[in-house]
Amino acid sequence: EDEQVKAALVQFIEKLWGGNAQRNQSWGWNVGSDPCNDQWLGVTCDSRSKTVRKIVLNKLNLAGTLDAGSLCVAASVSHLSLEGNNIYGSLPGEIGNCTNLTHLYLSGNRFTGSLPESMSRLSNLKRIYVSNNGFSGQLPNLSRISGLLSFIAENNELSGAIPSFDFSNLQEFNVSNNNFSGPIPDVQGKFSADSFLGNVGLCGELLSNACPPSSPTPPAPAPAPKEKLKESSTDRTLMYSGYAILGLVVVVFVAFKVGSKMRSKEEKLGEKKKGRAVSTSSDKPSGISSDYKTGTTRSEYSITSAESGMASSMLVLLTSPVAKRLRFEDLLRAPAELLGRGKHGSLYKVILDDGTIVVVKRIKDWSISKDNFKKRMQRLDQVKHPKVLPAVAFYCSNQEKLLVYEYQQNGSLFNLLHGSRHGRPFDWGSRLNAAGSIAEALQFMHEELWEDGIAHGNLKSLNILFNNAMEPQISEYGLMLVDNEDRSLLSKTNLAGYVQKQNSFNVDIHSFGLILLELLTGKLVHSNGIDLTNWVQSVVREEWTVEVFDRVLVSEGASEERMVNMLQGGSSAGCEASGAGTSPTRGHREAATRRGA
Ligand SMILES: Nc1ncnc2c1ncn2[C@@H]1O[C@H](COP(=O)(O)OP(=O)(O)OP(=O)(O)O)[C@@H](O)[C@H]1O
Repeated sequence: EDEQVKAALVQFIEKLWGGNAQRNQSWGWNVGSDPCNDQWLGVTCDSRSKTVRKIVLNKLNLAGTLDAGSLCVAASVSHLSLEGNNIYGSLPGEIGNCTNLTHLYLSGNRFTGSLPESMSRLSNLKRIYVSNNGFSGQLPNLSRISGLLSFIAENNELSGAIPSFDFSNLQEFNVSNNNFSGPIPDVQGKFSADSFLGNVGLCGELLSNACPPSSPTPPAPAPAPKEKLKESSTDRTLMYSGYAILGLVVVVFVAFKVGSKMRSKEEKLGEKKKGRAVSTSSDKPSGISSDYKTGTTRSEYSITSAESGMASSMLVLLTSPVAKRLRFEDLLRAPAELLGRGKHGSLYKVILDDGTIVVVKRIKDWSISKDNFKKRMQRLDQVKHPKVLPAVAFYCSNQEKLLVYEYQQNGSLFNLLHGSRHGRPFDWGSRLNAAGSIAEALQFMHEELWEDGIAHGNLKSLNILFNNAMEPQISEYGLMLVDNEDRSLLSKTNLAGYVQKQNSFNVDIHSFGLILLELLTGKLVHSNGIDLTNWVQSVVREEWTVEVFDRVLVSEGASEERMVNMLQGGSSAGCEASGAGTSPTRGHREAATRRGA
């Protein structure tokens, strides 16, 4: 390399070292040697031109700043990787001078400030990884980079609208856990909601969260060409007659349509009177949300007309004091809004006539008999814990299984952890309280329902809701049998001698462990193909334990010792689940939940 480049690179590394310049002299980076011939640590050179091509300095405890001005003097650098360090400060605008850069990996540092607009000039960029930093502000217009394959930026503070990247070209994309807002651009079916979760301001079909209709701005009237102003009166007469004829055609067409609609309604009524059962579409409930939005007050669940007469008697009211006189017709009539379409069904928010707000969970594909479903719900109703949200009512027919719960307006643990961070911070004390409450409630339910073999089956932060007093409540207890995915999870973790009943309880404990890890790290359980447990384990193995904790907790001054204890609880809950073997005793299970708490 030429002298000027060497001097610039030495300056670059010294800035990265921060205060550790002396300690790192063994890396070989000094002006008296050559990066290519003397193999500076982390440097790869082009074998022909003998110029620096790659700089890879991952996980080396670099705790300084990035001097892009010096770096880019080495114009040949195409690959910069500084992941998993402690680099702080901004990514300087001079990065735009590294015009040969194709790969930029900066994830897992303490960068702040915005991503500079000059990045949009880096037209050779293929992969950008900037996740797990404190980057904020709007994104530069990276959509100008036509060959971009990856943009990974989760867990930052980035905001504003998501620019329309060339999604047809992108292979990887993740902006979850930021503060982005506005509509999700058309991802051309290539990415799922996971890539966008944790941005409360975002809306769009992917998140089952319709965007507010944008007020259409009326097109500005085109300036009238001079000749038009001089239209003759004959022209005007012709024009008005045209409009009149067109109007007449429209009126006749509408009258015809209305007439035929009324006729078909009368025919349908006639058929009904004759007692013929007519099935409504089983997809009908999705219409509820649009009814809600257009202000229509009628909504329909998919029951056959043969059942509809009996529907009221088939809605079983439980002992909850909420909506004591609820009838199935009330649910049908009330305006409803689709809150989510999950793996196990859809959830609607329904406002009843008396103003009570409930949610209706419409369970999908659960091959449980009507009788067993009824028994299960009634048994669950007998087991009450203040931190477990009871169902208000249920409905069960051959076509439908519906559960009614009271609406909890303070949202879920998932929202608190991964939603906008503008609101009240979710501090260490509140997180400990949530962890303790969940452990206590889960232990109680497991003890009470052990004989019946009813575990939660789907415990996750989305199912921990906060009531008016901001106390956590486990919701949807016992609504799911452990599904195949979870079973394979257990067999992967060497669970010998499969016993379904015990497994269901073990899956809950494993899920509880994951919630503890989520509380500690503030990170999503699955993000961009990375599993939270594996990530935590790998960071702890590298003895970087403090790196796993949510930055909010660290800056709040939460006790590191207590966080480490809880981390061990979280990991051991997962291990208890997988290592419990063929026959976990009740004591065994209690120990697991207590240790977690
Ligand atoms: N009783 C409730 N009050 C308020 N919000 C609720 C209530 N129950 C669920 N929610 C919220 O509604 C959203 C959708 O819930 P839903 O149960 O459909 O999601 P899910 O748990 O991902 O689904 P699934 O269990 O089918 O995978 C979630 O954000 C959840 O936190």
